[in-house]
Amino acid sequence: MNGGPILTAAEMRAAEQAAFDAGVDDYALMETAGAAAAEIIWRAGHKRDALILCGPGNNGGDGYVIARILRDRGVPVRVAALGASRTLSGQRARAAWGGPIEDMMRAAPATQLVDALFGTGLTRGLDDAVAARLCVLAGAAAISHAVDVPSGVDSDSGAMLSAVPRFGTCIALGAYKPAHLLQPAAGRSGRLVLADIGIAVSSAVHRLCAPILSTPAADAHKYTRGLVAVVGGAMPGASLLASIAAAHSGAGSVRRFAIDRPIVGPHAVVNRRIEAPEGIGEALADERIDVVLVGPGLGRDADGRARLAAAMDAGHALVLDADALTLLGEEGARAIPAGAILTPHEGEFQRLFGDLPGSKIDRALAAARRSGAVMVYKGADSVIAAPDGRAAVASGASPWLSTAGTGDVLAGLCAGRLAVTGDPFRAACEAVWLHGEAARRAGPAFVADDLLGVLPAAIAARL
Ligand SMILES: NC(=O)C1=CN([C@@H]2O[C@H](COP(=O)(O)OP(=O)(O)OC[C@H]3O[C@@H](n4cnc5c(N)ncnc54)[C@H](O)[C@@H]3O)[C@@H](O)[C@H]2O)[C@@H](O)CC1
Ligand SMILES: Nc1ncnc2c1ncn2[C@@H]1O[C@H](COP(=O)(O)OP(=O)(O)O)[C@@H](O)[C@H]1O
Ligand SMILES: [K+]
Repeated sequence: MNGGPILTAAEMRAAEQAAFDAGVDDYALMETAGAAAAEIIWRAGHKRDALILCGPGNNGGDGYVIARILRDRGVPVRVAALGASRTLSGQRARAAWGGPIEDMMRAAPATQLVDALFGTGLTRGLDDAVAARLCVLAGAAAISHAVDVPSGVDSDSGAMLSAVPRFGTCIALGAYKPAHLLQPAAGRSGRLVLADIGIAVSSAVHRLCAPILSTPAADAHKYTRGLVAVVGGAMPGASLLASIAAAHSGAGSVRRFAIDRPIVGPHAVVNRRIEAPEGIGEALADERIDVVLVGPGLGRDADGRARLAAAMDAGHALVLDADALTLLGEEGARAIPAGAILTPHEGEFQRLFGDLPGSKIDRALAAARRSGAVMVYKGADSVIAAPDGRAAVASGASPWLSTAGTGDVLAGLCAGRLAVTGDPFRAACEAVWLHGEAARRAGPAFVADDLLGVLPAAIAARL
């Protein structure tokens, strides 16, 4: 699940400080960072003319190192600065460049643009005129690179503090920062490359990566592979989508308890019509059930509320989605059993937890801690957070996922993977990855149903 640690600016500074304390020279670190970035820029642009924008801090220092290295390789390089260098390393790097330095506000565009204005030290938005000039210069370049983070984004939250152009590539130095993966900042870079700068970094917060799944054991049978019960309500579509996704997730069997009699869907999903909510408790009184999913198609009336209560009282591991989250939000803090997975989108999250401070990662972690449940805080960036402080951030999923019913598919995948693994954080990570991979395979303009057919191929790719 570990696709690389994600560090806040303070954590990154602490990691750099640890390297300095261990004897690494701070200018040597800047040389390493600049060289790593220059290599990536060189591979993309070769000898095309380049304009390097250098700010007053160490991000600007990286820029001067990049400029010198590219010039030494024969690239026609111009440097444009935003004021003087204010750090010792930055001043050294500027002196080592030794070439002319233009005023950024007057510099002409080039085929390649490198933004080394500000990195993790940005404390406020760029002045309007500077941000506008950055947008013009980046827009005029055929190839553009942001060094560490695009200038103008808040590294810790991914918020945009001023206008930020779209860059072809963002070169993350030493570790990912929240802004590389969280919206809206993540959407300002087409490609994200992590450059190794030789310092040790670690964090309980990671970028989500492809899971390693396993084939069922040779002696497996349907009950050893996990039994999922889906408690639906009056609206058939959502709980059907979730049930079929669970059935294609690797789980051994799926039962669906709802009010309708479905006329579509695979026969492998056992459907039982349960009209009175009292019947739900009885249907769930089966020790072989591993996971209960409740929420998709549940309804938000008294009937839905009664079904939710029965599902929560049954004593099985839980996945709570959609209407279940809305009902819980209305009720206030009804205890959520430990080991549950909650899959809120922004609106559901707000209703459940209110306005929590910090980045989306901070909010997901706080909600996980408060509820004792694994959080899958969905959106164009999805954060999976566990009560023990682990988190994984998924970014770059197909925007075609923003269509009705895809959340139901994800909830079914969470339930299925939880039934298979028995580990809520791992299951949530696997489910989010499979969901994104299914969307990638489904291509453009799919509907949620289309994800179901490509799930086996998405799983096959990770065996
Ligand atoms: N210690 C080092 O030598 C290393 C530094 N690195 C680079 O250093 C960056 C962080 O450097 P810094 O901490 O110097 O921070 P920045 O280079 O991001 O800039 C901070 C400076 O800009 C000023 N500032 C902040 N917002 C401003 C605004 N809106 N308008 C005008 N001035 C503003 C600050 O007061 C400070 O002087 C990283 O992003 C990375 O690029 C990395 O290369 C790793 C090694
Ligand atoms: N712009 C986007 N880019 C990538 N994924 C998205 C985007 N918008 C939504 N998603 C994903 O699609 C799913 C939508 O779920 P949800 O909002 O619950 O919809 P529904 O209730 O209609 O099923 C979530 O997994 C979410 O992360
Ligand atoms: K930058």
